[in-house]
Amino acid sequence: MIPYKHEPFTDFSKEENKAAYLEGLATVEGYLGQAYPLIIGGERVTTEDQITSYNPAKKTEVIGTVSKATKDLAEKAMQVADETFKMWSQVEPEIRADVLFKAASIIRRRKFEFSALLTLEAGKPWNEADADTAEAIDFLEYYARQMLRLKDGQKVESRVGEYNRYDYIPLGVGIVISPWNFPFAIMAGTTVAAVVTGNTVLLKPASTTPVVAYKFIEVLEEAGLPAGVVNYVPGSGAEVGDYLVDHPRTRFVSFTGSRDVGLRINQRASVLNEGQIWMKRVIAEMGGKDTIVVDKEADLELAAQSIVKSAFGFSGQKCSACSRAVIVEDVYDEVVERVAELTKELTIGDPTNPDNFMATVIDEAAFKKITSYIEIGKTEGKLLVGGTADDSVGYFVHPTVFADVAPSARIMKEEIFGPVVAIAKAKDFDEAIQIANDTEYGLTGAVITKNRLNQEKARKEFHVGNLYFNRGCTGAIVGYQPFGGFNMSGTDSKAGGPDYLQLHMQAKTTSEMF
Ligand SMILES: NC(=O)c1ccc[n+]([C@@H]2O[C@H](COP(=O)([O-])OP(=O)(O)OC[C@H]3O[C@@H](n4cnc5c(N)ncnc54)[C@H](O)[C@@H]3O)[C@@H](O)[C@H]2O)c1
Ligand SMILES: N[C@@H](CCC=O)C(=O)O
Repeated sequence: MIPYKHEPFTDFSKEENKAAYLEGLATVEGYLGQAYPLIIGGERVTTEDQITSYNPAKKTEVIGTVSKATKDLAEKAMQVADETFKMWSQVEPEIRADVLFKAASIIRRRKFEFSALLTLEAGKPWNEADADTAEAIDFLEYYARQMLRLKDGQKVESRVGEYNRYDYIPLGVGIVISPWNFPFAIMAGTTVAAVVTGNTVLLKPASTTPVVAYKFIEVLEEAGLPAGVVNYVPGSGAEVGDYLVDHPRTRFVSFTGSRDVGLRINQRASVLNEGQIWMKRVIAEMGGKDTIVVDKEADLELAAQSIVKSAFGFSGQKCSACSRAVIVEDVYDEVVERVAELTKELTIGDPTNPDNFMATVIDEAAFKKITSYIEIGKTEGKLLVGGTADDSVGYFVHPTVFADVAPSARIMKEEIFGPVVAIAKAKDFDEAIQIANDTEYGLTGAVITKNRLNQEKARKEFHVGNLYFNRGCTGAIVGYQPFGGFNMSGTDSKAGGPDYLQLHMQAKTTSEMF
């Protein structure tokens, strides 16, 4: 087995890659509008009630319709997953890992098709879609190798006449609930982490991006995953989500999404239901209010570039996005001016056109939420760029910069999840770190500085799960920058890290005398 290395990003300046992407788009356009069933124990189940997935950049274009699980179907899927666990939990870890390796190579072969689907279903510009697909491949490759590392447990000591072992065994049925903003990588990563560790899964993808999840289940089937190990049950969060989270046979929930839904799941999962004989585990990766701090001794061009790219990449719809910049007063005006200039240069439009840096936000609800925050921002800061939006064809919100915002302002505190950045001034570096920490979240952050002592101070005092120096605050890579945050950003599970798989297993000690 070759050592793990992350999947390279595609160079779209090369004509052959451009052509491959266009071919991917043509493939996806060939299957737009199809209907997708639920998958329970390998069986295709079609329901009358359907979820419709639309293209956010052409809001009437249907990507596909997907059957919608009811409580009865969710119950059926739970029974199948529970039964299948008896078999899958006994399958050798090497065989489970092989399914992931094979799935990775199938996706690699269909890489441009998957990225094109992300462009159409989630509104991802080419490079963002390519990164999402690459990350899905990375999760498969990385977790397969991690499982092979953990398959014989960890070394413990034994005394003379004694043989002690410390092994990991799977937990049971896991409910995987995924978000729409990394509809491939996070959906696939959270699913396969549960699967490779010997658990069975009920996957409830986000309702705005269910088609890519269906296509992924087909890949797992092609890779040899037995029926019933992953069951595809899209549905209403409130109805099916609550039912499955509450279910006494649910052993764990792996959730990625907003703070409020994460807290609700955590609370409900803590309730003991009739027939339940365990405490459910909850892995919850939630929102962020992420900050780039700019010191006075810093590469100011790098600072401005980092702010703009981290704030507006994929329209700011990343939990890691830079939604706040805190700049030390000595260099404040210069950096703010450059951020405004760079933002004005950004190109916005349909994501199928590779010349567009930015496209839409995901749907009407997001459009309304973000534009209402822009109105709030107008009362809280100085609007430098943007502040406009257009939903006549798709959900376009223009990149928006507010300067001179007070640290206590709502746009400095609340997750907007759109292309809006608030900039605040700090009198010195210490105050900048203080402002950055003044949030209930703690996901990502970046510091742009040439001052080594300030950098080390931030390393200790900037309280975020992923802290970056002299770069932007998005774009963690599986196996290189394990990802997850503190406080209201979740349980800090560190997806793509060396401890992640253990969250899906329990350790068993055996001690034999001879
Ligand atoms: N920390 C991370 O790693 C990370 C990664 C991506 C996104 N996010 C966060 O996700 C949010 C954006 O994603 P979103 O809008 O899809 O989040 P969301 O919380 O609205 O939805 C996430 C998932 O939860 C489901 N859901 C909704 N209500 C539910 C309920 N009552 N029970 C069970 N499931 C329910 C949704 O259908 C969806 O599948 C942002 O806050 C972002 O910061 C965090
Ligand atoms: N892991 C991604 C963010 C995932 C959440 O949206 C990043 O590092 O930018």
